[in-house]
Amino acid sequence: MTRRVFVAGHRGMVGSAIVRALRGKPDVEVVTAGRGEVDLVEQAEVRAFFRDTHIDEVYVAAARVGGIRANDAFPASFIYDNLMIEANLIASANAAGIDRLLFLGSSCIYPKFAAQPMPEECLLTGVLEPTNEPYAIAKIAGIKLAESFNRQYGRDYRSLMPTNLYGPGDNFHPENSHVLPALIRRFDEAVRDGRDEVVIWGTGTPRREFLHVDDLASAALHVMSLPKDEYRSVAPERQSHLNVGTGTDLTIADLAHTVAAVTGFDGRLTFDASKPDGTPRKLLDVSRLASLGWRAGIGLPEGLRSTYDWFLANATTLREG
Ligand SMILES: NC(=O)C1=CN([C@@H]2O[C@H](COP(=O)(O)OP(=O)(O)OC[C@H]3O[C@@H](n4cnc5c(N)ncnc54)[C@H](OP(=O)(O)O)[C@@H]3O)[C@@H](O)[C@H]2O)C=CC1
Ligand SMILES: C[C@H]1O[C@H](OP(=O)(O)OP(=O)(O)OC[C@H]2O[C@@H](n3cnc4c(=O)[nH]c(N)nc43)[C@H](O)[C@@H]2O)[C@@H](O)[C@@H](O)C1=O
Repeated sequence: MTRRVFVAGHRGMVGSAIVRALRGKPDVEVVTAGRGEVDLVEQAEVRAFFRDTHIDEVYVAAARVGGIRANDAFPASFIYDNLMIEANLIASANAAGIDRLLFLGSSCIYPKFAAQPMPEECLLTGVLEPTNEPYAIAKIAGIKLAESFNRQYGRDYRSLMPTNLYGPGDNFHPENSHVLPALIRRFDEAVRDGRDEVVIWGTGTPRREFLHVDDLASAALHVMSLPKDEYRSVAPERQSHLNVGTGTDLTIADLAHTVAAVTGFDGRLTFDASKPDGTPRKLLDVSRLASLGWRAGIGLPEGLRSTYDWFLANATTLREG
């Protein structure tokens, strides 16, 4: 029987990767609605959409997303939009009788100084990184919303916490994006302009883990394909989220040198320590998802190369979000 699967945020990097993965499934009919049709911050619009559209399953890939600067510059938008989007989607799915939903959070939900690698159970054990605390609080609320609807209404809502993502469809804005797309753009422009110096924000010492978005999409579909008992065996009722990442990280300085090599930049790298470093390290413990039979398949060198190729092919029509 065909399942009608609603991918919220289908024009984003993650949503479009999930749509690509679902389109290969013969028993799935993908349902989408752009911001012009349903503004997910508006409760009445979301309620009406779920009331009028037959949906069997939901992927919550819509969110207000950005890098360290955007999070710090627009805290009200990051907490408000994300709380509203996830609350509207989860409550409306429940009201429409939908049993299956996947919520996407982020590795920034964990304490700033958590032991590494960070297991799922370190949630709510310490203070958060100040640059993204509002976003992290909203994402923690999303996990607890899903858990609470499971407990009160017997739903099967699941949650994945991805590490830093990258890939086709990323936001390459010079200031508001995440580090990997920002550096691709900055190094590429330096090569084109014949400049011999590129400035990297912060000290270069923070460590980050990078997962290709097609791996994330594959993990999302894998998690949703598991029988409820199997999922719950590693993600119990009151700790129902699962980490997803590669299990390896590198320093921002090493990432910058790698991006320089991929883009053909052979000049000087300097570090602007007046810019925030953010969390010193956030490597995920991915053993729970591994025990359910999923591992990342796309290595950083390969993923970076193909993302740069995508950037070159799409440079004239990039999003400026
Ligand atoms: N990128 C990353 O490194 C990481 C992302 N994640 C999570 O993955 C998910 C997707 O992120 P990503 O794909 O990178 O983000 P994008 O910014 O690429 O995509 C977000 C999508 O959400 C949609 N959206 C936002 N607000 C609204 C609204 N009010 N109404 C309707 N649609 C809306 C956007 O629509 P429009 O196209 O109209 O703007 C866009 O399609 C998020 O939950 C994020 O927290 C987790 C960890 C890391
Ligand atoms: C996914 C994740 O993303 C954010 O957290 P973050 O990991 O700190 O994200 P980031 O990619 O922006 O930075 C990573 C590191 O890289 C350094 N850095 C160097 N040069 C540039 C640069 O040019 N741009 C950016 N953005 N960072 C740079 C930067 O100073 C920092 O040390 C949160 O939104 C959080 O909420 C979240 O979920």
